[in-house]
Amino acid sequence: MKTIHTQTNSVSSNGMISGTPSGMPVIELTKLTKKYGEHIAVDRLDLNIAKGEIFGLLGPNGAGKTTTILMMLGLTEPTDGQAKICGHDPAREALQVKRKVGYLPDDVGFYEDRTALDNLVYTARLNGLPQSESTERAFSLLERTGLAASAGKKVGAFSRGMRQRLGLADVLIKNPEVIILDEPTLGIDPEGVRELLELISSLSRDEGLTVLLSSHHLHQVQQICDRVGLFVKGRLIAAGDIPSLSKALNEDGLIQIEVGTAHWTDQLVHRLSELEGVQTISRNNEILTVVCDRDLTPKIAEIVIGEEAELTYLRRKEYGLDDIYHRYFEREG
Ligand SMILES: Nc1ncnc2c1ncn2[C@@H]1O[C@H](COP(=O)(O)OP(=O)(O)OP(=O)(O)O)[C@@H](O)[C@H]1O
Repeated sequence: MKTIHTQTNSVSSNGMISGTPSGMPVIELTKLTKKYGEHIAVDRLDLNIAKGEIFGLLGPNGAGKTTTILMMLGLTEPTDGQAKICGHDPAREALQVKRKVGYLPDDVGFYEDRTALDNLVYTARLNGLPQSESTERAFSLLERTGLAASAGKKVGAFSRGMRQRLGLADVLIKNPEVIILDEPTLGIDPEGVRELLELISSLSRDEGLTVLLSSHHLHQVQQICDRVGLFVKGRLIAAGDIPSLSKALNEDGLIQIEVGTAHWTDQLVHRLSELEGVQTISRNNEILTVVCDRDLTPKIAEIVIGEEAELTYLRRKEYGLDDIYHRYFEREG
């Protein structure tokens, strides 16, 4: 995961992590709400994202991710609350927002029978860049996105991964401060995903770009996002970096310690179960999981070694994004 640079996390009494960035927010959503008739698609969403952050918006189908993005882009009006993007209200200053925000939908429309270069130059011209600068910028972005060798190829012949990289170049041509990516890795092979994520990450790192990424792919999001927000039924049920979200899940105070040895004996398991603070012990092949109400790692190690069992590993379990996602959803009922 990328180093987190500009945020503080606080856990409130209900275990919700606010994850408020300490830098000046580039994206500020305040009680943002969208109703379709009686249906509340986005419910009083409060979220700040700082300059240079990569924020992952995670949630199942119908959670309200796209509706939130559309409100941020000024493409649909909030029923209540407010969005501020780079200081502008998209509901009233859509043009100013459009200048500063690049949006990459899950499938970008290009002129299929024109080359990658032509497509980019066309977008640059639409954004008011003069011809010479448009060509120069298009070439430089093709280089940056690893497509220089395909500049003269027709986009119709591009693979899905190449199209998404060209999509990124297309979004970047107007030099945005924020980019919003909706499922950018959908349908791309693993190597392509790795390259695309690395590119997004380096753009944020090198150019201070703020990135909002909507996705279902937990592992990918975990790799590059500074913070994630878990969205369900229009509500942000938690937001923060992975360690903070993981810590908040441990609010019951229970800790899981995994112990691996090649030779488990009943005597060893019995001695561990007698340690003060151990709640349960379960065994899966060579791995024993000890659930305890305090960190018993040193004592467990001492007992295993004392019993002359060969200790292969000992680890206090941290939750990954997958566990976090499912546990938060469970908690929400
Ligand atoms: N134009 C619309 N009219 C009525 N209801 C809508 C409209 N757009 C979205 N909705 C509803 O609002 C809710 C949120 O939809 P949204 O598309 O924002 O979810 P999502 O998280 O982006 O889902 P997905 O991952 O499937 O894209 C859903 O229940 C959806 O049916």
